[in-house]
Amino acid sequence: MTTKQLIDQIRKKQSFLCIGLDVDINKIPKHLLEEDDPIFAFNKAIIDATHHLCVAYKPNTAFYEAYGIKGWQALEKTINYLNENHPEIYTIADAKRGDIGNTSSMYAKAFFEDLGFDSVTVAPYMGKDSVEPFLAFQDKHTILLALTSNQGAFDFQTLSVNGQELYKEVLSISKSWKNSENLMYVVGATKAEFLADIRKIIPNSFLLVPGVGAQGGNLQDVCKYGMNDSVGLLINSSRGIIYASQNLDFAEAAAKKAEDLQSQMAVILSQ
Ligand SMILES: O=c1ccn([C@@H]2O[C@H](COP(=O)(O)O)[C@@H](O)[C@H]2O)c(=O)[nH]1
Repeated sequence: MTTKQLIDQIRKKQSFLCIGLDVDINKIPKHLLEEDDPIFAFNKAIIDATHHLCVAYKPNTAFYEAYGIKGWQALEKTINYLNENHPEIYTIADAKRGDIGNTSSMYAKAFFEDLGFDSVTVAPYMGKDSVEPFLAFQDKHTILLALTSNQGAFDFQTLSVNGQELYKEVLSISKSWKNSENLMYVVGATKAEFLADIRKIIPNSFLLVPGVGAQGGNLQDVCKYGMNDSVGLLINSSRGIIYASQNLDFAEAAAKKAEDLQSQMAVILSQ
């Protein structure tokens, strides 16, 4: 999906919500464990109940890799279900990859070509030649970790390098990479106070913002400092939506949580 198509969807749905599909088998309703593929059954029910309220889904691959071949098959079925039934939905493989060039090329092929995701999260730590193989894919986005939502973000990302914080170096330097128009960045919702400065460096880029919901990030603060003329934000919530209920009504409960965020987004977009 192109950036323009994503922006069109945001305007049409009045939503910049991304729902995280982080499926923990111990947290899904017990009756689903009788299904052939409980993880996919859970995702399908969540997608069916929420697709009109969000513009993106973000499965974190850890939650699938943890279940071996069955987990990977559930991931593949989930992305196929989305691409076949909801091609207007933007898809993010939250895999946090990045390696030497030829290995990164294989990661990119796996997520963009084989699985068919629109984007993948990538760690910037190994530098330009580890990221450019992802950027080479047309109409696919590489979402670079900039300032993450966790407390450990302060261990390295805010250290001073060349006179500015490391995450700012990541933002500034990555802008010069080949096909940098295919970059987006991760900034945690828990770091909303940093967004004004971040926007000075990357005014036009899209940001994937996890941390609303279970991690306590605030939607209004993120929008106040992080929104640009094209909205420029994908706000992710995973546990806060998909585990709203662990009973038979789980999908309806997830839809209610998603609707609550979407209606706040519609108000913000109308201002
Ligand atoms: O800085 C980051 C980068 C990625 N994540 C991921 O986003 C979701 C958040 O889940 P919640 O349940 O809404 O807290 C999860 O997949 C993380 O691995 C992040 O939280 N922060």
